[in-house]
Amino acid sequence: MSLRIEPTGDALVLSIDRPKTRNALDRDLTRRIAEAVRVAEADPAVRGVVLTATGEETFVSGGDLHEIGRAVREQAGPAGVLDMYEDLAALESSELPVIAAVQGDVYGGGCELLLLCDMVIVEAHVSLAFRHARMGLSPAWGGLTRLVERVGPIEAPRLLFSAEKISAEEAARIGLVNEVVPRGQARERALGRIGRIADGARAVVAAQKRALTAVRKAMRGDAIERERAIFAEVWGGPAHQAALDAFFKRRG
Ligand SMILES: CCCC(=O)SCCNC(=O)CCNC(=O)[C@H](O)C(C)(C)COP(=O)(O)OP(=O)(O)OC[C@H]1O[C@@H](n2cnc3c(N)ncnc32)[C@H](O)[C@@H]1OP(=O)(O)O
Repeated sequence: MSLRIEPTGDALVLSIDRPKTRNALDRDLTRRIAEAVRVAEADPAVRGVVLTATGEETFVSGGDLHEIGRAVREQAGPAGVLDMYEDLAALESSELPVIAAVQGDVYGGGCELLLLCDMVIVEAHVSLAFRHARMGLSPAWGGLTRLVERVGPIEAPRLLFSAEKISAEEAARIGLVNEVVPRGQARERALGRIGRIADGARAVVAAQKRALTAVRKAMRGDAIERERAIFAEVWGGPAHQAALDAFFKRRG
């Protein structure tokens, strides 16, 4: 099972659990995430979702490079990866607050996943890297647009073009994450925040989430569609092919 689902206090805790791929996101996993969010919404006792992962080293290693490599080899085009966004977007559009509790390093599409959450709590040892450029890609799941929203037009190009790793502390300084907590404490902190949210009315938080969604939609215009068209443009190109070859060659 790639996603563990565990009701805890006022929250539904979703833990990504694909240790053999360092918690890479594949289509089955994104479907499970969307389905779990729907289950949480249908249960009046649930007041928020905590998204976390198992293991201490990696939160999410990005899109599943085995699945991506197969699609490139079979010349299937980028539709499979792009379609995963339909599922992942459930995190942002949900009427429940979603908090990411990040216990390990985050790569590529994993950073895009964080940006779909309402709040992000990271442990102090964690690093984050928008690895897309190193993989010959650009974000596919709205991560470029949301990165500009969160950190602004000065920092976004730096993170995207260089694919550099940044520390948890730097991520908080530039507004990419809300809070840095000591190792092992992200999940508890996220649950604490959901508990505090649960002191108020579910309907009011839901209304605020609807308002946030409307504001973002108005501000974004067609930015996400344009971002995804750029992803399709670079998909399967020479840089993408070379990065996949290098990844698989390293592993024999
Ligand atoms: C729109 C989506 C765009 C994207 O997300 S593109 C992907 C961006 N992500 C990356 O470039 C990260 C690729 N992975 C790595 O750099 C390293 O594996 C990583 C995460 C630092 C972990 O390093 P290590 O602890 O040394 O482990 P390792 O490299 O030996 O990997 C262990 C096993 O995990 C697998 N793995 C790691 N990242 C994966 C991925 N993204 N998709 C699918 N499988 C992945 C890797 O193949 C290996 O398994 P195996 O030994 O080959 O069976």
